Amino acid sequence: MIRILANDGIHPDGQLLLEEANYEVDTNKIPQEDLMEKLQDYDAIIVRSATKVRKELIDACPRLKMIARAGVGLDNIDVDYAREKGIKVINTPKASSLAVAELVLGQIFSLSRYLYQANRSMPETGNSEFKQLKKRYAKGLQVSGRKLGIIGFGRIGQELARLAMGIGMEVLATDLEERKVKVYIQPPAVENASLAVELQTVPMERLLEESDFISIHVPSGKDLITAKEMGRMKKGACIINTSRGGVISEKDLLEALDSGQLAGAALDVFDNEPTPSAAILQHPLISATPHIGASTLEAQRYIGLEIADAFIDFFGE
Ligand SMILES: NC(=O)C1=CN([C@@H]2O[C@H](COP(=O)(O)OP(=O)(O)OC[C@H]3O[C@@H](n4cnc5c(N)ncnc54)[C@H](O)[C@@H]3O)[C@@H](O)[C@H]2O)C=CC1
Ligand SMILES: O=C(O)C(=O)COP(=O)(O)O
Repeated sequence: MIRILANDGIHPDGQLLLEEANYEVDTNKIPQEDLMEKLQDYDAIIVRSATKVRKELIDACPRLKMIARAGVGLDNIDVDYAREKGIKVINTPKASSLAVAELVLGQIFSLSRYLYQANRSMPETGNSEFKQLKKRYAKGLQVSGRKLGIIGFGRIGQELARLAMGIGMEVLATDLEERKVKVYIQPPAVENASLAVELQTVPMERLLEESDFISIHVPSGKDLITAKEMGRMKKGACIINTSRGGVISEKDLLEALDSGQLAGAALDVFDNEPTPSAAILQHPLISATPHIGASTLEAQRYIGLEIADAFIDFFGE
C-alpha cells in the first residue's frame, strides 16, 4: 500500500479520494526535526508552506517517490535536487489564484477605509471616544476610479486585475517581459456575459509613479521593492504583499510609513515566518494577516482534489 504523509494537512475531500483509491493518508503532523527519521516510512509527502523538504531530508528518505506542494510556491522544497534523484514534484498552480486575489481586494478596501485600524480601536471605545474615532476615520478613499498597480502579471495578478476592473479600478500591470493579456470581467449577476479588456504591461517605473495601490505577485526574490522604489511611488500610496517575505524590504517599508511617503501596507507574508518582527506586526499602518492567501474552503478543496488526481495518475489506483 502507498503511504502518504500529509504533513500540513489536506482537505477531507482530497483525503477521501485517496483513501477510496486505497492509499494510506496520515495527517498527523510530524515536527520538522523528526521528519528525517519518520518520513523514511512513507512513499510520498504532501506539504503546504510550513514543512521544508530540503536536500538532507530527501537523502534520508530513499523510499520517497513523490513530493506534492498543496499550493503554489515551491520555495520550501529543493525541487531540482529531488527531480535529479527521480522524485516526482508537483504543485497546484491555479487552484488558489482567486483566493489570493480576493484577499488583496479585501485589503484594498481595508486600507482605503481604515477597517483594520477601526477594528483595533472599537472594542475599547466608550461613548465619548466614538465621535473622535468617527472623525479619525472619516477620510476614506473611494476605491472605484483609483489606480491599482500589479507587479507580476501571472495567474494571481490577472485574477486580481479582473476583480479590480469589476469594481471600477483602473489597472496597470508590469512583468519581467512585455505582455498583452485579455482579461475577462464577468459581472456575477449577468449570466454568460463577459467583457474582454486587453491589458498591456507597462514599465515598472510608470506603475510605481502612477498607482494608488500596488500589489505584488512575483514568485520570490530579495528586495524587489526597497526605499528606491518606495521613493518613486506616489506620496500616500499603499502597498500590498501576498507573494513572499523578502520581496519588500521590511526595514525600508517601516521608514516609508513613518515618514508619510506611504499611507499604509497590507502584508500576508513576512521575513522570518512564522515569527515576523514585532515592529511590523504592531505598526499602526500595517494590516497584517498570517499567510492566509490560499486559505479559503474552496481553494483548499480544489487543491486537495487536484493533488489526489495527481497521485492517482502517478501511482495508479
Ligand atoms: N499568500 C499566499 O497564501 C499565496 C502566495 N502565493 C505566492 O504568489 C506567487 C505568484 O503566484 P502566481 O501568480 O500563481 O505565479 P505565476 O508564475 O503565475 O506569476 C508570477 C509572475 O511574476 C512574474 N515575475 C517574476 N519575477 C518578476 C519581477 N522581478 N518583476 C515583475 N514580474 C516578475 C513572472 O514572469 C510571472 O508572470 C507564488 O509564487 C507564491 O509565492 C501563491 C499562492 C498563495
Ligand atoms: O501556495 C502558496 O504559494 C502559498 O503561499 C500558500 O501557502 P500555504 O499553503 O497556505 O501555507
